[in-house]
Amino acid sequence: MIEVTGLTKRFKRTLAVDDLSFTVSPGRITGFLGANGAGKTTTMRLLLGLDQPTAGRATVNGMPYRDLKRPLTHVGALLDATAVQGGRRAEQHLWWLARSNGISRSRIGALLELVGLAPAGGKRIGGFSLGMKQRLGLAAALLGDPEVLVLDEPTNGLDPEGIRWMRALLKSLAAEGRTVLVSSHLMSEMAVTADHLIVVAQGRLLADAAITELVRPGTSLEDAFMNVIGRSAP
Ligand SMILES: Nc1ncnc2c1ncn2[C@@H]1O[C@H](COP(=O)(O)OP(=O)(O)OP(=O)(O)O)[C@@H](O)[C@H]1O
Repeated sequence: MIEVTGLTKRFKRTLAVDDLSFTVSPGRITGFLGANGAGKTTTMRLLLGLDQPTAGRATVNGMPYRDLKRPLTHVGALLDATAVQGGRRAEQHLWWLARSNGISRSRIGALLELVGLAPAGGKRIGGFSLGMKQRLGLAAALLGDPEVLVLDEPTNGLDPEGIRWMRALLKSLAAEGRTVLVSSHLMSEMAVTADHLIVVAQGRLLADAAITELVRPGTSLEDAFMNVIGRSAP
């Protein structure tokens, strides 16, 4: 479970996250939607202890990320799949992460298999396509078999078959009872992936509802999104 309470982040003159409160429950996929600059990545970074909030708090299973012992065993994150050392081989990268969190090396082979990178495990990451880096990022997020997953645009760079694969994997992870928070710009993808949506604009919460509540029969998620955004416009 993820809990965000009164979360606020100001960067000089930009209020990136503005008194945001929501809960992300286990057992379903929660889509995190918002236009460019709405504050999605900043919220995820605050949740993962990568930035300090100006006010408010964000917790994973009741604890701030920084207080979690062996954090990868509680929460797996994929923020920027390209932020990996290109000189490392995929297996080395995963082993480096696993070792720092007391995770057995034996998981690495199975995870590379799961994300479709088994043949590339011994190759340098620098030669990977963006889609391959996303797959590696997902393997890293799953290393510690965490209850909570925080994924920022995980389908970026994936081809149509890769997008379908990612959707099926996220659904199976949620069905196992995990908490899955996933941001995306792709409305059509969110419409068939998410069970619940959190919509933000200018750092503020606009909607926190089941997808069936937001998208009425005969309308699209894109219509619903534009409606919610439109209602919030000054
Ligand atoms: N380190 C930073 N310093 C200054 N401003 C920042 C910083 N990080 C984010 N911002 C600003 O905060 C606002 C929210 O940005 P954020 O990246 O969280 O939005 P987003 O919803 O993830 O956008 P996108 O969908 O384009 O990735 C933007 O106005 C952005 O320019």
